[in-house]
Amino acid sequence: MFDGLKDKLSGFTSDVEEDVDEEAVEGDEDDAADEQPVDESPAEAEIDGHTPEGGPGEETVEPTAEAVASPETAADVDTAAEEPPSGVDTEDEAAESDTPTESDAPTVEDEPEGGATPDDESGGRSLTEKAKLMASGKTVIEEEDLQKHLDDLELALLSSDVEMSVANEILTGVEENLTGQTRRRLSSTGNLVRDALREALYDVISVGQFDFDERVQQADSPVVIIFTGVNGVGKTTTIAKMAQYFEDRGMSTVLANGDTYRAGANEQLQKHAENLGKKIITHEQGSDPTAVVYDAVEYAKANDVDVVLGDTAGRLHTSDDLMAQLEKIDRNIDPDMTIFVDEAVAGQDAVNRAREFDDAAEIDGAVLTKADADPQGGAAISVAHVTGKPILFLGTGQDYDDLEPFDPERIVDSLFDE
Ligand SMILES: Nc1nc2c(ncn2[C@@H]2O[C@H](COP(=O)(O)OP(=O)(O)OP(=O)(O)O)[C@@H](O)[C@H]2O)c(=O)[nH]1
Repeated sequence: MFDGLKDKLSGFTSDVEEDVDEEAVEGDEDDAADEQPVDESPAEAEIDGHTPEGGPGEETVEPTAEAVASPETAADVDTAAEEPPSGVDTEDEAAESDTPTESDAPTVEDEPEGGATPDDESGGRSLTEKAKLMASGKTVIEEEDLQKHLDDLELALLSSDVEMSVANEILTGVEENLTGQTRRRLSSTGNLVRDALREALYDVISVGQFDFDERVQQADSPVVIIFTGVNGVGKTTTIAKMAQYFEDRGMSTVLANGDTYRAGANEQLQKHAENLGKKIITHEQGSDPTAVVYDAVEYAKANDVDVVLGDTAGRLHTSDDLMAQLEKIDRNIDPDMTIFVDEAVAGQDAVNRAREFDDAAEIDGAVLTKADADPQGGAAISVAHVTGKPILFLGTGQDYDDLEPFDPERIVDSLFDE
């Protein structure tokens, strides 16, 4: 599931890491050339941004060439070191922080031949110590380098069918998450980039999330759920899967075939109802879908059934007639939820249809079917952000139990599985 997208995201993080890696190597070479056993003179202290009187609490690391080129000041660097970004392992940070620690302190063996000794009586580091820290992999992700990678990331997202505005939102998120925290040890840069991307993705796909089970529990019985979406995307199968889902949670269901437009729709839902041992309410082709759902609600009330699952005609969403039907169901039945169903594999088309269905007859959430057959993940990434309504479930196969609650955190994690 979403393997193509996963590869592209991993390409982004490794490209950024690689860039940083190269810079660190360059930094090492510069540092080695520069490493002279000298006492800290006032001039050098100035470059460092600190006076020799500076206490340990004000200590920082001498800027690398990159840091000097960077718009960030030494003070910014200190701040970044003191305030780890969210999502970055604080233990790692503590271990890798710029803040002096005992383990950072050089041992006698670490001193270069004829080298300087800690020369700062006030407790600061010598230049040699600072050079060692730099050589150990302190580095900078330059904004202009990042921009190049963000352009690549944008292409990767768009080619995975992520909607344009959603891709932009992700890029802005990544940039914001990395800006101001550009100075890290190399060993943690990979995590930093991954976390920045992970967080930006999470922000767009978790839009509007609510607890589906809780909402069902809180609604008056029978809970009425109406399913909308175009033909052939797996809507009928999803209704059957939902019946199984409720069965697994000890709740009874009745199915209502509100798709009175299409020949064969009754038989199709009937087959699922038989397979699952569920009651189905149908009317003849061409009759009023609201009447079918109404009858199903009456049946549920009379027979103590917990949930009514209503199919609707999957004609083109631009059809006024279809929208009129949905409005009529809304007016007369006032369903507890209207769920839009489309197939993940439809990518941008699914995203556009979700937006249009939501505009025409407000949805509460979406189910994306055939996620098992979708390498791109664009619809899964985009639908919630575009509609402001959450993806509630993913269809992950043709069996009745191939329905997974959509867990944004798990989805994002799976995109970064090693
Ligand atoms: N791989 C896979 N196939 C699915 C999934 N959901 C549905 N399908 C298949 O998609 C095909 C179409 O599903 P239907 O439920 O008939 O689609 P529909 O939206 O009801 O179509 P209409 O009845 O024409 O409106 C069927 O062969 C289903 O088995 C899924 O999550 N994964």
